[in-house]
Amino acid sequence: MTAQLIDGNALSRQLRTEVSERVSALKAKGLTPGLAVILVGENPASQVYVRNKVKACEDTGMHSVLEKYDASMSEAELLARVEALNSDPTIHGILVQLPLPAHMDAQKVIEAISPAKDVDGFHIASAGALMTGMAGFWPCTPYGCMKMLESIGYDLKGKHAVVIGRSNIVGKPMALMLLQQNATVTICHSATPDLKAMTLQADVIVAAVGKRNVLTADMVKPGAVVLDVGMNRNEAGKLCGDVDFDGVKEVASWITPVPGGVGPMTITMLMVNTLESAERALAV
Ligand SMILES: Nc1nc2c(c(=O)[nH]1)N[C@@H](CN(C=O)c1ccc(C(=O)N[C@@H](CCC(=O)O)C(=O)O)cc1)CN2
Repeated sequence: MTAQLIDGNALSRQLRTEVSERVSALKAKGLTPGLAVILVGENPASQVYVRNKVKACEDTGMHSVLEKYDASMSEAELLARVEALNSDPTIHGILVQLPLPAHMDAQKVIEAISPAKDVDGFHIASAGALMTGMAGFWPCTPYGCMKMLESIGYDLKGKHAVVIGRSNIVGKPMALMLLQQNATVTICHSATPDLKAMTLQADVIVAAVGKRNVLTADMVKPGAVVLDVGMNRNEAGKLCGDVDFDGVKEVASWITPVPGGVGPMTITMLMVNTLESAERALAV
């Protein structure tokens, strides 16, 4: 069996067209959704990601502000910028690009963002809303994974999903989203004694570790769906995920590529969250 690709670029194009239409409808009512993106420091990957976020705003008709600061910026200065954006009525979403320089406490900065504008879904209030099934913003990467499963008509009810990785921004929220759709969920991590024994039981595997070849063909049950959240470089400097794509695609039924899989969906779901924040602002 050769797996079918879940194409994150194609799905993103489709979803961004829908976002553009809803943005036009909001503009007709006098409201332009606005996103503020804050980048501190010179991390080359982060520079690409923030540029792509601003471009996605342009493409969907949203207003965006990109604030770039030197890595020497103090945490207090950053908190002051977040506070100013919290009370800016033209801004409906605020995101602080991660990672932040080591002298800053990233969670403290995230907690300074108003939950109503937390379009990254990283605030503790957003995490609580996800856990309890209340309205809030879902973190964009796992939200994108859920949209990818939806796009192939995959019914999670009664399925076993294995999430490899337990980060606050991907692994844990991913597990909660899968659980909300009635999957049986196992979270695996660096202290899991026998990862292969777990993944071989899985109908759906989400690899979100940040390490190449964490998942190889011998670890996958035939027909499983494999979502690769990893973003790594191989010895040749080529972008690759956490999954041994060439091997696993011969066993899985569906698989996401890297690049062109979950990555673009992260930015698409940011657009969706920003739009929804603006729609909520109009509703109150
Ligand atoms: N504030 C945030 N910081 C970070 C997040 C986040 O969601 N919010 N996630 C990651 C980085 N990230 C978004 O910011 C991100 C990573 C990768 C991609 C992407 O489109 N990747 C492409 C390849 C891009 C390339 O060529 O380098 C792909 O997979 O096709 C988008 C967003 C950490 N920080």
